[in-house]
Amino acid sequence: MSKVLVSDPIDQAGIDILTQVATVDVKTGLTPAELIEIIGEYDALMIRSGTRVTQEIIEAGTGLKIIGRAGVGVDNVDVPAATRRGIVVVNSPEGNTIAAAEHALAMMLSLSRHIPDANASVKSGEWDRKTFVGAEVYKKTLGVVGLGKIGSHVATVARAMGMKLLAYDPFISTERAEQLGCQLVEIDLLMQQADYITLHIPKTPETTHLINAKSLAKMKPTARIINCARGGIIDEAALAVAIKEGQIKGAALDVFESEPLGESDLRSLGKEIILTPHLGASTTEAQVNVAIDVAEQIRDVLLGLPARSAVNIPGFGPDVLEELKPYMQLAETLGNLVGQLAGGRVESLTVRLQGELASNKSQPLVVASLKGLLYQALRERVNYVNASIEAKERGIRVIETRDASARDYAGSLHLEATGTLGTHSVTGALLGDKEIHLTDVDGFPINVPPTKYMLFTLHRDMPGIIGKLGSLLGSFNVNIASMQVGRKIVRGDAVMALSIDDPLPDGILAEIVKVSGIRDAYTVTL
Ligand SMILES: NC(=O)c1ccc[n+]([C@@H]2O[C@H](COP(=O)([O-])OP(=O)(O)OC[C@H]3O[C@@H](n4cnc5c(N)ncnc54)[C@H](O)[C@@H]3O)[C@@H](O)[C@H]2O)c1
Ligand SMILES: O=C(O)CC[C@@H](O)C(=O)O
Repeated sequence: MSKVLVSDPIDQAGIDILTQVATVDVKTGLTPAELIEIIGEYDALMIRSGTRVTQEIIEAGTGLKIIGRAGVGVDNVDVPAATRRGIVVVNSPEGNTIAAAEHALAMMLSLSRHIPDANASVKSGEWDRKTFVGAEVYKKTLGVVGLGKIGSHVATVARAMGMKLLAYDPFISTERAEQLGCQLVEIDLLMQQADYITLHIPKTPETTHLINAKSLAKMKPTARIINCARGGIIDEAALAVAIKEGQIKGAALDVFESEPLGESDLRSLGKEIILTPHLGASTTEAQVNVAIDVAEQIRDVLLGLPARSAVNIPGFGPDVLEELKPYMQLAETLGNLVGQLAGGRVESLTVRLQGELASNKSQPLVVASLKGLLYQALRERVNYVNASIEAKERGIRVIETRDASARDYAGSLHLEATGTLGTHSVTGALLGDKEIHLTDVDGFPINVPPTKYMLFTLHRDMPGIIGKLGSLLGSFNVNIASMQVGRKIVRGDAVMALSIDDPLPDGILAEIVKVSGIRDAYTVTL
């Protein structure tokens, strides 16, 4: 049975799913050294934001197949290191969207009405109404930085509260922003004009200290800023100075450059600042959502199924996977087959999506073709995660093309590989939506289902060849399960595809090509 380590607190709903397929150990609060010591025993690791999964931990996790982040941000996982090792990294892109958006909105209203300090004051026995005079958000301008899932929900609710909306997101269309009632502007204008600014962007090299002394200086002295996205997007030292010196009115932070927050000037500020300990996703509903979402993906991957929200397999979104799932096995089979026909060292692979398939996303099928192509060299070490990297490191040139006009099957996939044995091609399609059929080998039409052991010959279409080959295989005790010839013209060149019951014995290929009329022979194990 597989073993899963859960190293951060996860809702029981997730643990229950994992125990369907694995032994689950919940060990929270491990030091990095403790984690490194035990991670080698596990097939999967499930975390929240508390565990930092470094390259060292990934390298020690020799049996890891999947790392599941019960949340959105995977910035606590060294994703490139996991990708190189073929470990799939999954998250829950939507499970805590509402929770995080509502936390940001709560922060905005709490800042405006001084709720935390007013509450503390009453609890300490005071009745001070003057100190806590607030401001309305109605008719004020909210600047949303990052108009993705969380930013969009914040914008929708803020609009309903009567706020005017500005948004900065270089990757969002004007139409989408307009749909949400936002005017898309440059960051400088947003900083200058907004009364409230709320951040909903990932932390990347481009967004680190996006909000710094210079940009804070552009804000109105009455403006407030909220960060429920990621620590480090705001330069905390510069923020503390800006608030202390009255350059801006206040801030609310849920996330910090270093968590847990240690010694910090931010703690000494008064009612102008609200600090929460990374609570954006901490609602009962969100924790159930993310735990189920990620545990289901870990379960699926441990059962050999694809994950629906893998962050390191580009293009493998749930909708795309659903549509392409039947074709993924086709692509893998064709990749494996053409790789063996072309010989060990493949220089280039062309993947052509034909017919109805031409309108689909090609990336998953290219990845699946590469996985098949590299299978002979890498066996179980190659998977959807690392197939592209492995191909790149081997210098394999990958070309993607489309031919919507190909009409022989509803959708078919054509692969052409050039390697040490020359250039070879195979085409395949699905019959009845799931049965794989080879429909063409090296340009010769055939119609055979691929089988574990196959023999292909290129020969002259002339009387006697089939008999001679059959006798030769018989003399080596090779049983033929099925055989089909594909030819373009009578008595021209032809391809023979044979399914055989066992692997071909050593030395027989050399005998086959001695048969008069047979030019080439290739054996394939799928
Ligand atoms: N505080 C919490 O507990 C908590 C909970 C959930 C999510 N988060 C964080 O909230 C953030 C947003 O999450 P989401 O689910 O909305 O993500 P998302 O991917 O749906 O949206 C992010 C948006 O940021 C935009 N963006 C990327 N780079 C940008 C840049 N340089 N400048 C401006 N915009 C840029 C993208 O185009 C996208 O629209 C993430 O950092 C996530 O980790 C925090
Ligand atoms: O695990 C958490 O509580 C935080 C999650 C949040 O930061 C996220 O990115 O999803």
